[in-house]
Amino acid sequence: MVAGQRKSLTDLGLTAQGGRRADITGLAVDSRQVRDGTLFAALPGTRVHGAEFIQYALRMGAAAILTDAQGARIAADVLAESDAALIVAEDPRQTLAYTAALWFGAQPEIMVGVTGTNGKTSVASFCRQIWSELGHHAVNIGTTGVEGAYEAPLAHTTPEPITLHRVLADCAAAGITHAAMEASSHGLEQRRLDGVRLVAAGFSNFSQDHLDYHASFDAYFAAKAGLFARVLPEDGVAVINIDDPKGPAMAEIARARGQDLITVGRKPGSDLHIQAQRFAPTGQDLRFEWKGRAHQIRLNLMGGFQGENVALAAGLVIAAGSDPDRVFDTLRHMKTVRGRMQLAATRRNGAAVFVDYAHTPDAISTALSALRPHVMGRLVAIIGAGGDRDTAKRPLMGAAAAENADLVIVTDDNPRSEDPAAIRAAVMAGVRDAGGSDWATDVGDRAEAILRGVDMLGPGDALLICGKGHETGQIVGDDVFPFDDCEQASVAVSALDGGLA
Ligand SMILES: CC(=O)N[C@H]1[C@@H](OP(=O)(O)OP(=O)(O)OC[C@H]2O[C@@H](n3ccc(=O)[nH]c3=O)[C@H](O)[C@@H]2O)O[C@H](CO)[C@@H](O)[C@@H]1O[C@H](C)C(=O)N[C@@H](C)C(=O)N[C@H](CCC(=O)O)C(=O)O
Ligand SMILES: Nc1ncnc2c1ncn2[C@@H]1O[C@H](COP(=O)(O)OP(=O)(O)OP(=O)(O)O)[C@@H](O)[C@H]1O
Ligand SMILES: N[C@H](CCC[C@H](N)C(=O)O)C(=O)O
Ligand SMILES: [Mg+2]
Repeated sequence: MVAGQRKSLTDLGLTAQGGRRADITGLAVDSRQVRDGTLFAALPGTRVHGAEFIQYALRMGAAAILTDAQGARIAADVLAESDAALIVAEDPRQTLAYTAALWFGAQPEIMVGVTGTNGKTSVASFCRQIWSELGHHAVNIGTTGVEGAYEAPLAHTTPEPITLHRVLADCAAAGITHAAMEASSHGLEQRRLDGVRLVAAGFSNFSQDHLDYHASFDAYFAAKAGLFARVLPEDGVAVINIDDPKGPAMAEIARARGQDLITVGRKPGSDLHIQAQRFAPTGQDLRFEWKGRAHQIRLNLMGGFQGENVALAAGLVIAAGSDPDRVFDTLRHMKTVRGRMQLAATRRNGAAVFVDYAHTPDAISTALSALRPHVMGRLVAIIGAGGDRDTAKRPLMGAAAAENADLVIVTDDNPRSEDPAAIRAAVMAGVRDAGGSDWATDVGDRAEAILRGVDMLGPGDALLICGKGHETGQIVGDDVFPFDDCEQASVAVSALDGGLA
């Protein structure tokens, strides 16, 4: 919070009904955080309308209420008896985003956003790493928190606007000039980043996820498309993975807005073209072409898709104004994002254990097939699906593992309020339908699953532990038990190889 700050509604770009004025001392989206002088945004929710809490907010001293027509109706009686200012907006979440931007003021000068089902965290991190290599004070903002020249934890991939703009203002105050942020579909749908000033935006790919929240595939796509259709201004640059089946549609949306377009892909004719890729046990060699000029780069990253993520990041940094030759020159320094195709441990016989955040059907098949060319022997996969999340993806995740690994272990991954055995059974059903039941095992305890997976590894084999990536806890019911896949992989290797890993 900007301590002691006061702003009028006019300063915040707001007009109250009946021209009422108010001196605002802070913003809150949750009535329990309202203090004297707060503007309370009473938003329509998935469980309840925030307007149900207006009465409480007024009692706590709210000076203004921002809501929609429905909210104003719900709280009509209490509002009639209050002298708080009432702002009724058609889209109160968007209005809140603009208000938060004006309340907190400063943002890093150069900001880019990235959306897509998979790869957002990786692309945002690579953008930050490139900028840092170029000597800029840079951060990435998303699932792994705020990372780089300024660090802070975050609870969400795309924080709600009040937190987001507080973080952006803190970054700017700390001298951060460049920021790359993830735009989650929830964040876009809820207009969380509508007040962010982007110079460029990227699209990585589109596949199944979050159908528990979005009504349909089309609604999920429309949410993501909002980054180009609404958030990125007309003079921004859209950087699109044109090889994704949804790439051309996204490019069309950007073109229709008059945005400049940079296409990235493996097909000749893309502006940033991945011409060749060769895999080695510890990384890959890549040949990029940008505006007719070739750049040969050694990447110390596993997986073909990391090449695509690096290309998208390079495209975004170029779109944001950096010199292309210098950008390509930094790529050999890129380091993997925590929990993304990360080498966690190596057995004495040379077999490698990787940890990856793949938690969607597409990510599981991508991660496994990406690892395959680096591996001489068998590929073992450990997978599990989260509780209280999209149930439809569970069998598809099982099938993806069965189709792309030689051995599969199904285990728990944050069962939350659900019965863990039932989640595993749903995943296992997918493994079975894909013909993998003979070589799949169900091991509920994740530590034991990892121990068993590591024990299976002979020389030249590799294990991919999917689902938790950088996470450090196992969520069971309301409890979070400390759990770190990388740490467990090391423990397992030490236990089996006598601590000589
Ligand atoms: C599903 C979802 O996105 N929910 C968001 C939504 O809450 P909601 O619609 O469920 O809220 P609700 O419980 O119905 O309550 C309605 C309103 O009443 C308010 N309220 C509620 C109780 C009270 O006592 N007083 C009060 O004022 C709430 O703050 C809310 O504004 O609106 C809230 C306020 O803006 C958000 O904080 C909340 O995000 C929650 C915390 C969340 O967990 N979101 C996750 C799913 C999310 O956004 N994830 C994405 C990434 C996903 C991915 O890519 O994997 C992310 O960007 O992190
Ligand atoms: N370009 C890509 N194409 C397909 N799969 C990818 C790609 N990049 C990453 N993945 C897979 O998705 C997983 C998550 O990667 P990352 O964290 O970068 O994505 P994200 O979009 O930020 O995910 P989230 O929505 O959970 O925040 C990785 O562990 C990997 O398995
Ligand atoms: N942001 C994603 C992460 C899922 C990670 C996986 N470990 C799980 O718990 O399903 C979600 O909350 O749906
Ligand atoms: Mg992410």
